[in-house]
Amino acid sequence: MKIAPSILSADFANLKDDVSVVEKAGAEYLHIDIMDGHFVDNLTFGANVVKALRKHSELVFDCHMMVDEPEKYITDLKNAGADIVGVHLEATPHIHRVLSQIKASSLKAEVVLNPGTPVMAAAEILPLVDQVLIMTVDPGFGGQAFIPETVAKVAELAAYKKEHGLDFEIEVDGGINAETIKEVAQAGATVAVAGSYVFNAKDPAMQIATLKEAAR
Ligand SMILES: O=C(CO)[C@@H](O)[C@H](O)COP(=O)(O)O
Ligand SMILES: [Fe+2]
Repeated sequence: MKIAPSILSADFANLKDDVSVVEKAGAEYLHIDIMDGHFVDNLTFGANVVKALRKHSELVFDCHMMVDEPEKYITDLKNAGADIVGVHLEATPHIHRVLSQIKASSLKAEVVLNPGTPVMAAAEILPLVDQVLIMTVDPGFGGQAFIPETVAKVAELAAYKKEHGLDFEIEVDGGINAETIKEVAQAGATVAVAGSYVFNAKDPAMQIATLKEAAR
């Protein structure tokens, strides 16, 4: 299972160092939560921070956009050095167009589903995406409790992917720790985001090793 530490729980005054620690620890992705204070009740950062970190890291930059009108930010994210750009199904009436725009920018396209959104709401666009993010908490904040009912959604998506011969990563985000990662790994998730579990600990590298071991 790939591990994607979320910088939402990192030390914003020492981002470069925190990223370096998780990169050396063997994380595959860096998860970057972009929030606009409209789609969710929280504000973080945008393409400027992606650009600043790009100079210091070779990790796959996994940008989770929690914004209204996501189409406005794709070009800036591309120019800043993003690799994967995720758009919430709930954030646009034109999900096919936005995902196509991401792919046309030579970025990997991800669709994100809130806990209250059924997996099959994304069925029509699954052949288009490189990654599906199943939110395991309601988006907006780090440190929330994992919603157990989302495990069945991961399993449903994994079964649909197999049945239809589709090819995408299944990512989970929110409340991931050494216990919950076992449940989502078993259900078929291939990438796990972890924010507070990694960065709110004394030894983030050890936390990543523990997650990887638990997922096995
Ligand atoms: O997208 C989000 C929150 O909306 C996440 O990526 C959080 O950063 C996950 O934090 P933890 O639940 O792992 O603390
Ligand atoms: Fe996220």
